[in-house]
Amino acid sequence: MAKVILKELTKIFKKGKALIYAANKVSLEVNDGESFGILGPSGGGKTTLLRLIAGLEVPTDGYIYFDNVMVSAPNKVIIDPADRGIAMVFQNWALYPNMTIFDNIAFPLRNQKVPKAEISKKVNEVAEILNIKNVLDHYPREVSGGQMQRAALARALVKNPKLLLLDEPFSNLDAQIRDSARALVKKIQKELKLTTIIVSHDPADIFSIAEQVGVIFNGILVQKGNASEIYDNPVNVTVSRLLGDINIIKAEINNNAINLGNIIIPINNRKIEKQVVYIGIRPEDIRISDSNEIPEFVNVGKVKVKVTSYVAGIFKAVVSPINDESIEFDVNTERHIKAGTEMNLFVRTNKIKIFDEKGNKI
Ligand SMILES: Nc1ncnc2c1ncn2[C@@H]1O[C@H](COP(=O)(O)OP(=O)(O)OP(=O)(O)O)[C@@H](O)[C@H]1O
Repeated sequence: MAKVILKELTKIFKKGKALIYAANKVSLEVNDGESFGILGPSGGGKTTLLRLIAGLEVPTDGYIYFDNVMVSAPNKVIIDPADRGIAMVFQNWALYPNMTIFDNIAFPLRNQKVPKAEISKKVNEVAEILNIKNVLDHYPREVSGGQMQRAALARALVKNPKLLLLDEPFSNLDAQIRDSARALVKKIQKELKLTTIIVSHDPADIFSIAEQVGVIFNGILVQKGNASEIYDNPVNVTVSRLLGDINIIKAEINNNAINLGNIIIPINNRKIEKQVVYIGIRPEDIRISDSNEIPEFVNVGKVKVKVTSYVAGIFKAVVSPINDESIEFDVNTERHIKAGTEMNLFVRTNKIKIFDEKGNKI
């Protein structure tokens, strides 16, 4: 397995006269056996970064090391993709339809001219790990969707890669099998202690696979850290939104509290001067209730329910402070609540994110 180090890695593409920084001085380390997730919006530079690591793109500047070996340098791919010991899985996990599952998995080994007996041994080993030994003589059309993914993963793993690179691997799967595919990849990654880098725009992919996370925008790595650290402490409003649903509301800090009409949210021990800010509250950190107390939550005042809806099995409501309808919070509720109902608003005050007027974390 390999440790991967990127040092000030830069890739500039030319589009007419414009220069596009698809990677802009990206530095990071992925430890041996670790799973690292790169989250970013479309066009953020995720695929370019993976292609640089794979040796499929030449850096404009900066360096890549696998363990202590330099594999790419400015304008140079020192070690070819085929010699890097990597396996890549892309969005489409497609198998060759006219080959059996065995032949699909054996394909990369046959390409490497591995002796027949060894191919058979390796295919059987990896099929055992992935629990598809009983379908090795089947064709892809004769196996289930889940077995197909296992076979595709087996094909990636059969070469004993030092590094597994996953590019949006779950985005083309049905919602039903997406979760099991994520769980499978995580299990294999952990069991084999396989250094893995996954890129995706979907935080669910990243959080299910990665221990460490980097967030990339316009080729710049704007934040890195462990998954829960980043979720809880995003560096700015844009990152907070990329990581999941969040209420972002303009507010004023006054007397050590966030003031939103009649809603007063204490900011605990945080010392912030009187100023205009944006606050961020995730759906799991906000509730409405008839009662006066919810454990771990603080009652911050009365709100009026404006609209309710039912989306993907969850009741939702938009609520406003009773004296200011221009302010709105999205909250999840346990049941349908009639518009116009007044209720208490509760928040987990220690989970509130506070950003300055430019949207940067305070
Ligand atoms: N070969 C290329 N020539 C010119 N520009 C490119 C090339 N490859 C990528 N780009 C540009 O570099 C930027 C980053 O692209 P990249 O594909 O790495 O982003 P991404 O985060 O993977 O996006 P997506 O999720 O949409 O695939 C984009 O602006 C893209 O248009």
